[in-house]
Amino acid sequence: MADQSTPRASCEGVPSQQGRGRRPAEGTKSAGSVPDAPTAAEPDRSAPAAGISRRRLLGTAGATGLALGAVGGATGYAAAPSEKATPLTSLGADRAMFHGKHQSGITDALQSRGHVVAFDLAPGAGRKEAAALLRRWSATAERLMAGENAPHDDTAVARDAGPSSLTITFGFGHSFFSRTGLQKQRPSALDPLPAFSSDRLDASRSNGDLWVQIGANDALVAFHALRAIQKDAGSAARVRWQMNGFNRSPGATARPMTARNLMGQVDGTNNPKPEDADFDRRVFVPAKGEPVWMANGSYAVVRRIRMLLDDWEKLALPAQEEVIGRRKSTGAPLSGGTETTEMDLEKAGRDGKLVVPLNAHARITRPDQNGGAAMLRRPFSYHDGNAADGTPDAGLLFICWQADPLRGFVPVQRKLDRGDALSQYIRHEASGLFAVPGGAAKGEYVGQRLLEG
Ligand SMILES: C=CC1=C(C)c2cc3[nH]c(cc4nc(cc5[nH]c(cc1n2)c(C)c5CCC(=O)O)C(CCC(=O)O)=C4C)c(C)c3C=C
Ligand SMILES: [Fe+2]
Repeated sequence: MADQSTPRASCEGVPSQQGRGRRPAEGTKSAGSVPDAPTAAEPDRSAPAAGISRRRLLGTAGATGLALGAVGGATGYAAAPSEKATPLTSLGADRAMFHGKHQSGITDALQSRGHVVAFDLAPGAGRKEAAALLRRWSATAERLMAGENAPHDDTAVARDAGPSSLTITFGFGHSFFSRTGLQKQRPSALDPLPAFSSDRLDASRSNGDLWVQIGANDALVAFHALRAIQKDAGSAARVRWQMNGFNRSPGATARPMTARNLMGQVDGTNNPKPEDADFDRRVFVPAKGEPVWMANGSYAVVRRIRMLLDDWEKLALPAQEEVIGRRKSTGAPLSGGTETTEMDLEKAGRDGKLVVPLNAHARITRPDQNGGAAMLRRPFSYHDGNAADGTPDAGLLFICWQADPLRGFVPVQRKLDRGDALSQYIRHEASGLFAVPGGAAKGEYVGQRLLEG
């Protein structure tokens, strides 16, 4: 899996953007590019005025930091008009692009903060209102991802921060199409997922007409985007469910490393890589694929998977490692080597037993054990306090991306349902399947080809 630990990971050595390209925000770095930032003589404490971009205000932020550092003052005002602002760190300046072949938030490096939220169209709202909403959402996403204010009534929550690798991704659920009279445009890939015997799904926290995934490397930037998206919904749609997640912060590890989940396992090692010959075919609907409006899009399966951590943490380390088939310390297969060494499925120990058990999670999820089925996993961990019984309400917001769920998530989950050693330590509590169209071209909004096609 790609580097998940450093801000640099957002720009280099990670799944590429398939034409999207990622680069630092323009004009965010210093007062030199922000000639008219407020000064000590004119402190700007007000919320950003309409039309003044947050990028412009970033110069103020830098200058503020410099003043505090230099004089240890309590005011936080820039020391002198001539002083240069301190540049944003690369973490704040990192920027994902809104326009591109694919939407952002699919192949980008994991961010440290995430929100996933589903909306239902309001009674009486149809295609016209949905089109207007997607237009509003796209305008907001484009601005916020560039580090600018929301188009209307900006809350100032992200003020002083750069784009921080913010991504905002939009999808359509099965029910969207009947609500908008677009049944003929509904892809068969959106047919409801089959029921699995281990499912313990809460319908009120599953599915939804519309789905938005927000990720950023700053919690305030992510929350700011969430509020803007929710406010944009206005009277057209209301929140059905919302879940909040996190990953390790960029720079927390001494070198770039694969993420860990709340069970402590290295999680993400064997994700498909963009350099794999079949990466695009596995993850994205082809440019000439069906339906036409889903060209370059992808399907997101979202599962809220509770981890039964009290039970898991009672397991001794060797038993934990046999559940997955990999070492907890390094993520290396139990058959030997390092994290990236190919797993030897045939290797037996002195006792003659397979070192990677037949029901080990990392054995039975492999594409070669599932007729080639593969998906790009891009999860967030979650922790929502404790349940009534005192156990942690914590686990994985498992989000996986594929060109077709019937050749990705479904066969693998069927296999897991039949006998995964991990299954007694987890519980699937909510589920969603969403069609995520390709990226919007300049001047277009996400989903325009569906809503105006
Ligand atoms: C249906 C798909 C999958 C679900 C649901 C799932 C849940 C889940 N997984 C872990 C932890 C790990 N998974 C690992 C590998 C792995 N898991 C899946 C699929 C699902 N996991 C796949 C396709 C793979 C890769 C298989 C391969 O090609 O080798 C690993 C090993 C490291 C890695 O490759 O990422 C861990 C660890 C948890 C905790 C979990 C539910 C909470
Ligand atoms: Fe897994």
